[in-house]
Amino acid sequence: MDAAIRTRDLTKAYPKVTALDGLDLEVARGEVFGYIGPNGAGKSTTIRLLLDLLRPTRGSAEILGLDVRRRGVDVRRRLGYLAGELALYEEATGRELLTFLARLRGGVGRAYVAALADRFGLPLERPIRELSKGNKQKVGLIQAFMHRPEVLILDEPTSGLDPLLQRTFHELVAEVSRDGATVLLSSHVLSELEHVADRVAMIRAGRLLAVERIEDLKRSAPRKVAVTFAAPVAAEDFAGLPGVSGVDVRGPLARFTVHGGMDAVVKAVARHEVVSLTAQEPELEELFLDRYDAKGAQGGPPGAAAPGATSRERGADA
Ligand SMILES: Nc1ncnc2c1ncn2[C@@H]1O[C@H](COP(=O)(O)OP(=O)(O)OP(=O)(O)O)[C@@H](O)[C@H]1O
Repeated sequence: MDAAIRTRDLTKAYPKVTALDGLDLEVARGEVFGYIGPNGAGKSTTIRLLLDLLRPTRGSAEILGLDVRRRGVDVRRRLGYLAGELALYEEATGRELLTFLARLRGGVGRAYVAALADRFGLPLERPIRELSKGNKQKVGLIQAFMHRPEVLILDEPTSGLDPLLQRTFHELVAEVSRDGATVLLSSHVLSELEHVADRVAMIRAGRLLAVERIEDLKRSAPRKVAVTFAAPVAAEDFAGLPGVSGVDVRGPLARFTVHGGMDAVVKAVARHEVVSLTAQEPELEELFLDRYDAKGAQGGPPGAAAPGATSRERGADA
């Protein structure tokens, strides 16, 4: 794989907790890659290690083929970064801060900054200290995108944004990805990544559980089907079909769950007169949580096992 981001055995251990435990990850160039996990899973730790803001206990990370520790300066030039806990210079206005950062970085078009601010509806002339959380987040996003970086690393990018602005953000991600940029974005909610990411990595208690294509997840997810027929049907009409389970027939109403392709089901249904049919979209969130529970129960890394060991892990740091 022509990787934009690659980690090998990347590990960060604190005295009481292994925040990240032997992470091997590859993100392809041009890919939009989601990184999900519950509070305290190790997402921010991974991102800080990639940014060389933290020193790994062992292992290494490369961005665009450059070791992040030895070639940090070269990496940063080609990178856009949004921190999970945004710290902005509060006294400046949005315009002043963005202009300052643009000068530091070089190669930033004023028109592009203005266009981004306009798109997100950011009031550029107000001091940052007067801005709402969402508006501060917009400043953070704009500074990450404004130099058209080859790689974007965004920690909880939609935090504080309303649904409309989340969509604006997703559109922007899709655009830069079409132009060849690689985007890694973390979240603790899958639904947020569903419409924007190509693949998603799941992490829990510092360990990588799985990397999946969103499409494959959707395809493999069970669908709940409910059909109302014009006349009563028999459970046997559906019970033996490939991938069908949980058949429940009451008179003309049939419900069941389908794993995999729907072809056999559609053909069996079509033998009767159909009044209505619904096939509930798979709940990806549930699917992921099932896997978390299954794998999490097998034991996490020492000192990082049960969610809730610290207030951070309980998500009490909101
Ligand atoms: N400086 C530190 N010293 C000790 N433990 C730390 C330190 N920083 C993070 N941790 C612990 O490492 C684990 C991973 O934290 P991290 O911030 O990477 O999680 P996260 O997935 O980003 O969570 P959230 O969604 O809550 O931001 C947590 O158990 C956290 O308490």
